[in-house]
Amino acid sequence: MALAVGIRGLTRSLLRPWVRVPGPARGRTEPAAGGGDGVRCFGSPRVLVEPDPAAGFAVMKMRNPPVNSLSLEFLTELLISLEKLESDKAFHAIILTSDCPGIFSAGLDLMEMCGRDPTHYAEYWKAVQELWLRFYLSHLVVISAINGVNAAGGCLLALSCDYRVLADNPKYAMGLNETLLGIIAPFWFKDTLVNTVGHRTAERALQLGLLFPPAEALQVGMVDKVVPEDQVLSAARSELAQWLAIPGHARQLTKSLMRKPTADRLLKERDADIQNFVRFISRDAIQKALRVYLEKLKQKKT
Ligand SMILES: CCCCCC/C=C\CC(=O)SCCNC(=O)CCNC(=O)[C@H](O)C(C)(C)COP(=O)(O)OP(=O)(O)OC[C@H]1O[C@@H](n2cnc3c(N)ncnc32)[C@H](O)[C@@H]1OP(=O)(O)O
Repeated sequence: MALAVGIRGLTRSLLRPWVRVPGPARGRTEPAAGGGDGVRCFGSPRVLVEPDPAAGFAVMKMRNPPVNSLSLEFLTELLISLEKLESDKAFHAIILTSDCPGIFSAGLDLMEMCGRDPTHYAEYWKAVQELWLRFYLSHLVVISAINGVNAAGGCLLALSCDYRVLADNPKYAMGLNETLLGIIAPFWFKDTLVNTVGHRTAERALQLGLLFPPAEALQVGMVDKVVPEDQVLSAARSELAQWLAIPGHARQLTKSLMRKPTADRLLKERDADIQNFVRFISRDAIQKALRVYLEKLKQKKT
């Protein structure tokens, strides 16, 4: 099994860096996220980046319609955008949000985990690990402006940020609901949740596959702030000011001190974790459970 698939190699083969942004943003200058003028948006087909270098941050908008499911291509594009911002000294922070109305992210792409071969599962899981590691340990301040429902892998992405603002809409529930699909959140999903909400809340939430509506998400500490829907981005921007006022090296080293032990657990067992995923997801019973779940999603429309 090819476990050595490098995300960087994958990245190069999938995309030439900074392809022009398709759709509404293509080729025109938009107001930058922080209100500055004349700064060109960049990105890739599924990730739109609105930079405000003068203010030191960029808004990263996920746009993989209909539900921002984390496909291999989308994961790769998110990683490229993060890498680009991290390597530019003008940027100290990112606000991560969604461009898909009502959806932050439906989590991992079930089509990547259904009916594929072990090599694909290994490649996909390595990309999922990479996304978590890179966001969780990023030296940038990362704030998520959660403007929609946010399940499983999407919730993990938000939990990897430094601060979470959630739009106050009862439909915008978030959580690690893996057990509802008959699958199990891996130890590093669990650790990330425990680090955010504490052991007891995480234990109950994980076993029951709970998706918390905004008031409850705030109450258990899954998010830091709940604001009216039209204020999610401005609230994230206001919060950013406090984070950016702290000397960068002190904040970064403190972040690393807090998070490295959790990340190191995965780094030490990365290949074993991939093999475990491949074995688990390849089981007939798991494949059947995922197909049934997908079918239910489709049937709810009829
Ligand atoms: C040892 C290791 C074990 C494995 C560990 C795996 C860890 C993490 C797992 C995950 O992240 S699994 C994904 C979990 N996600 C969910 O349960 C959310 C599922 N989706 C929904 O509940 C709804 O789609 C929504 C997000 C609430 C949006 O509802 P809406 O009514 O707006 O849209 P839908 O009609 O339901 O969906 C549109 C379209 O998208 C397809 N789709 C939805 N979610 C996914 C997904 N996660 N992956 C792939 N495709 C998805 C859905 O089937 C519809 O398709 P079509 O019918 O239009 O073809």
